[in-house]
Amino acid sequence: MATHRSCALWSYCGLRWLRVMRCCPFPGFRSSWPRGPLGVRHLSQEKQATETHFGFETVSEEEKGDKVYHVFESVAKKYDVMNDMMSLGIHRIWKDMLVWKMHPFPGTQLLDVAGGTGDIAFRFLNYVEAQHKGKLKRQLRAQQNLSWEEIARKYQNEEDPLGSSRVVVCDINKEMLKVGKQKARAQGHKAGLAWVLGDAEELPFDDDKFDVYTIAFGIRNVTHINQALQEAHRVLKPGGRFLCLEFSQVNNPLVSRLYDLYSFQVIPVLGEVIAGDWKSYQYLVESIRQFPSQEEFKEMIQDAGFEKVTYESLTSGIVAIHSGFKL
Ligand SMILES: COc1cc(O)cc(C/C=C(\C)CC/C=C(\C)CC/C=C(\C)CC/C=C(\C)CC/C=C(\C)CC/C=C(\C)CC/C=C(\C)CC/C=C(\C)CC/C=C(\C)CCC=C(C)C)c1O
Ligand SMILES: C[S@@+](CC[C@H](N)C(=O)[O-])C[C@H]1O[C@@H](n2cnc3c(N)ncnc32)[C@H](O)[C@@H]1O
Repeated sequence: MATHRSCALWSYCGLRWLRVMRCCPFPGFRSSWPRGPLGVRHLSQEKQATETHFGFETVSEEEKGDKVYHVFESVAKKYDVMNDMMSLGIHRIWKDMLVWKMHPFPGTQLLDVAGGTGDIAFRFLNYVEAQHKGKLKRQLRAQQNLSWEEIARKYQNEEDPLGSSRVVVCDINKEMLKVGKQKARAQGHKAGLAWVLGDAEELPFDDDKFDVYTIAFGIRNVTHINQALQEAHRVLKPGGRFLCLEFSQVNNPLVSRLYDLYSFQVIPVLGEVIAGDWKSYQYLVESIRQFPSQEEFKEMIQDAGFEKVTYESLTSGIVAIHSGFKL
């Protein structure tokens, strides 16, 4: 009994000491210590507790996932209004350009990963619907001597205005998907759209399933970008296309100065005023600075097995669209 008590006492003292050391003012000492649930260093955890970035903060990989989840849970309701305010609507043009670049064909099966509140999916649906209508019009124009009844019947028989195109929005965050579903109802999107809760690093889909994989402003938030790229490659059909819209590296020194000023001095303030959330918007601007440059990201996409990898910088490189094919 006495032995047990003294062992417990020694363990307690050990734990206290380790906790005190965790509060040590030398940052290098603290951050290099992998911690268990009690804040105690476990040698066996050294491998598991790999560190990564959450903005400019160094955190464990596990912590990063939780923090990213919390950011988007917190901003979900104000997400769309914030994007319009912060970018003065420019994000809409960037998203349009992604879908124009995709130029989907009738029947395209799209997977939009980190699809959030559905901006890419809705653009895709509008695009394929407009394409399909245009095609029908051209067909009718080409046919001579059609009666009014025949024309009306052609329109009425159009059971699938999407020409069998479909989009699956996949996101890890329930709150973002919830807002997305409400937007879909408000915009009248019903057919051809599915919402799936899932992680970009471990997609809940079979191999070779989709024609196009998109990820817009999402990959920057993923803990293991390489793993997400490999998953993109896996779920695409041979011949399928990977398209990524993401913040990138500004290539004009003057724009770069103004951009930095705007990002660090204005964005978090807007985040606080509009969404009551300074920290999430500080994370946004910091995470942008941590993301690889156009060339570095191109290499990562190639390393995941994609071919014919190209990119296009938009707005002086504030964002870039990367494209690759699974051949
Ligand atoms: C939590 O995580 C997130 C939360 C989100 O809501 C969104 C995301 C993901 C992001 C998107 C879906 C995209 C939409 C969001 C953004 C574009 C916000 C991020 C924006 C930036 C990091 C900066 C880039 C901003 C723009 C391109 C918008 C254009 C802005 C202006 C023209 C400046 C507006 C000027 C004022 C408001 C006046 C006050 C400004 C100052 C006192 C600072 C000084 C600044 C200037 C004099 C001008 C600033 C100039 C530039 C920014 C350069 C722009 C250059 C060109 C347009 C060529 C998410 O992950
Ligand atoms: C900035 S939003 C982009 C939303 C949308 N694509 C757009 O362009 O507006 C980033 C999204 O990535 C999602 N996300 C973050 N990590 C993810 C992961 N590992 N797997 C899937 N989605 C993730 C977030 O939940 C959030 O909805």
